[in-house]
Amino acid sequence: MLRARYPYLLPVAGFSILAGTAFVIPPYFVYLATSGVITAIVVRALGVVTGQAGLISLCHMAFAAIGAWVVSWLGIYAPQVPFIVALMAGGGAGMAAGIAVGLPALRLRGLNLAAITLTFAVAVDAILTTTGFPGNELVLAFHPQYPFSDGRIFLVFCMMLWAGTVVGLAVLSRTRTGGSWAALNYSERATAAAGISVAKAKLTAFSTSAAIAGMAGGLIAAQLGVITASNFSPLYSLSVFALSVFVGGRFWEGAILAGLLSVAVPELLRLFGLPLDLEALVVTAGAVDALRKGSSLAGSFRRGLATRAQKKMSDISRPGQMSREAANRAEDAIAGLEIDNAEPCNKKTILELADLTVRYGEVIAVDRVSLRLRAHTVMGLIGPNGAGKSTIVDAVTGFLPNATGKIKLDSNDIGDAAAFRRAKAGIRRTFQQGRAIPELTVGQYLRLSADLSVADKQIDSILAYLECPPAGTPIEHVEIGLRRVIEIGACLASRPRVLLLDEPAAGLSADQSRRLAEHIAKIPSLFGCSVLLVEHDMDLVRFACDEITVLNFGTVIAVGCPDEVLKQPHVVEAYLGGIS
Ligand SMILES: Nc1ncnc2c1ncn2[C@@H]1O[C@H](COP(=O)(O)OP(=O)(O)OP(=O)(O)O)[C@@H](O)[C@H]1O
Repeated sequence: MLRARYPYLLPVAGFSILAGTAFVIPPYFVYLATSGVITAIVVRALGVVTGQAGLISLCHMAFAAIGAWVVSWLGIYAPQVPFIVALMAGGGAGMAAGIAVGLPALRLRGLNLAAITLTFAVAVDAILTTTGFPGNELVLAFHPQYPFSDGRIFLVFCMMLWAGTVVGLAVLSRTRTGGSWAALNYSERATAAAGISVAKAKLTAFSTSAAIAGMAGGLIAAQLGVITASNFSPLYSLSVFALSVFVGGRFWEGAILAGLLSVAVPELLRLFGLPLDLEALVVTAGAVDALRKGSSLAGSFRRGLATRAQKKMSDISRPGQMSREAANRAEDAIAGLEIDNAEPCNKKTILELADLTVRYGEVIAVDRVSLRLRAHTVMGLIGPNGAGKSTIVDAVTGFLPNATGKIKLDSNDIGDAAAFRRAKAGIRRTFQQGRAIPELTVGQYLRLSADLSVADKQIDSILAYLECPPAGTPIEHVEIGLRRVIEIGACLASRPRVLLLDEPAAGLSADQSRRLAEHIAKIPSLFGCSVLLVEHDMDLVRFACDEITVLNFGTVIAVGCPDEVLKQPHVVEAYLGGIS
């Protein structure tokens, strides 16, 4: 009861008790606790890149080193600069380095990105080993001004920064920027299709993370007084990466565990007279185990809690999709949205393809295809497997830069625009393999895709219309078929001009598929956009489409209204295998 009324009471009380212990524990423990908290900050920062955005960074201690250099330089040569300002400058320097490293990451992933970031760590180490840190040449130690010179107060300050980092990142994770990291982690193609710049998502992840690491480096400089390159060596970057993978640096509890392990394991090894190098072995074994299981310690812990909560919920009421009655009511609500859905009397062409051609080496997947999608219509794009339907969707949405021919939206040639720009211009799509981001709730996912201020009411109306689960449902709890309908909702939330649906009924029951057909048929009148529908379910196509285009071997073999076209002998022969 108390917890529900004052949700911040428990964390604030816990933090205050922990901060209070800083004033009663022996000085050596104060030192250890400070080291642990700083490690927790670095690991949480790294969790943004590795955990949230799904990228690799093997140079986070280099970002910390750059921050430490700036803070110690200001502390020694400009002591009048307040320590907090110096820390912010250290964070800024880390951020600049993060952007510099993030730029090559725009085109790289996996092993190549690992190599680039490790090379950066080695380069920074080589420079700092040669030049040293400020004050090294004069054997000057850096001491921050009072009150930060008091170890106990400094520990509390570090704890406050840790709490600020956790809260700040939690808030950021709920914004479009944080959502773009989750999208990036899940699929670069889905990120671009949602109108999000993949480059921006990568750069914001690297720069945010590096800024926090740079600030943490400043804390290390203030704690140690005298620092050398060995405090930030590439090996240290590697071990922080392994630690983050092991514990789950993207989660606050994972980062706390990292801080605890980083001080407790060496202390225990020392106690038992064992070599300190064993720490690296323990962390590496943990990281390998986490990679094998596909889940970190904190990740497994959270999954366990979520499964228990889900079980409890389904005992009370099974979460599912909304009712058909709700869908009917939602139509009225959508009609109340400010959407320009007035049907143009001449049904002008909204999307035009002229001589679109796509080759994969020797294979001509799409061969000089021309078609016109008129405003306020649903056009089916059908054909046998391998006919080139998905290739056309990929080409129109900007995922095939080698496509030739013209692609025009509202008479404007968009053939050279990047995928995310086409999405922003109003061309939205779903994928044959579902791309709804499991880490988000249904509502967060719609909001991320919308890229405009969408009221909760609008999100709820769209979800109700498509008979999807309510906005608060985590996508990972939604069955696979319905996730694909949620993707349609996300596209509609962005108020597209053209919606391309690639086999949206795959994974749905016959009843769900029939209802989806009804919903798709009404999309033009309710949302004011046109639909290009790729589908093998002929009942759905017949019901939802105003006209269809039939492809075979990459070329158009028929265009017209469904009942007429599906009767044509060459269409039956090519595609339907005798079923008409
Ligand atoms: N990445 C690729 N590399 C080489 N060939 C490809 C690639 N993607 C598609 N193709 C080929 O291009 C042709 C068209 O494929 P596409 O996936 O567009 O067909 P489709 O009509 O969507 O089929 P389906 O109904 O099975 O999804 C096929 O011959 C396919 O093998």
